[in-house]
Amino acid sequence: MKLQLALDLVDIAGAKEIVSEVAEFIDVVEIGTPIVINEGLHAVKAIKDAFPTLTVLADLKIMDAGGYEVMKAAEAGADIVTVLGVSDDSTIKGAVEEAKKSGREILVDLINVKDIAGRAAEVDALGVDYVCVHSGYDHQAEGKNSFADLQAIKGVVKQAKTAIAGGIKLSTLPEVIAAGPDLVIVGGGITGESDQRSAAAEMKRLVSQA
Ligand SMILES: O=C([C@H](O)CO)[C@H](O)[C@H](O)COP(=O)(O)O
Repeated sequence: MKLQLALDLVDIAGAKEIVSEVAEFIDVVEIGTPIVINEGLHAVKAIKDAFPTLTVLADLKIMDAGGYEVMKAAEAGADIVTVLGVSDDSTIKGAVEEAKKSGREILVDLINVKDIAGRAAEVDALGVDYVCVHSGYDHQAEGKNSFADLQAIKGVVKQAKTAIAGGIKLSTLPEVIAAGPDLVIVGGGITGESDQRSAAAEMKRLVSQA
């Protein structure tokens, strides 16, 4: 089981500062959608250049033109690129095909998908590398989480790795770990802590034991 740090509400300088603090405890660093909106793919390049041994995920949440957008993210140095599960199969196929050319990976984010298990099985069959359940900020504000969704996809995803994101904190991590995802994605549960290093270290300890 691996730990991904999601960086959302910082700029490039702030992202570098946090990663410097916690790099030894994380497996993947995510350049979150808000950073990409504010800074563009330069943010992906800046973090990959600064931390070349870390796996970098670009959270582009691609919805169309999968092949082209994955190509641009890969050029910037992304190792993993996100595509939305609600997009058309052709978009996901294009993304997978492009990623394979350069040894990159595709994570399909099932945010806002209604038939979670059904779509998880479909995107798994399209050859994606990760299938991720995700309660976004707006759902988190309504008190929702994706723990049940994780159980649902664990039963149907046969090829891909499974991932979960959305509001995971140290207090809820044991419940997440018990469901057995391959990748746990944490943003505010680390970045929102006064001692980010300790939070990341403790999360890494729990995730590594699983
Ligand atoms: O993808 C995310 C969200 O949609 C904003 O772009 C976050 O990176 C993801 O939810 C993880 O962050 P936390 O919910 O703060 O753990």
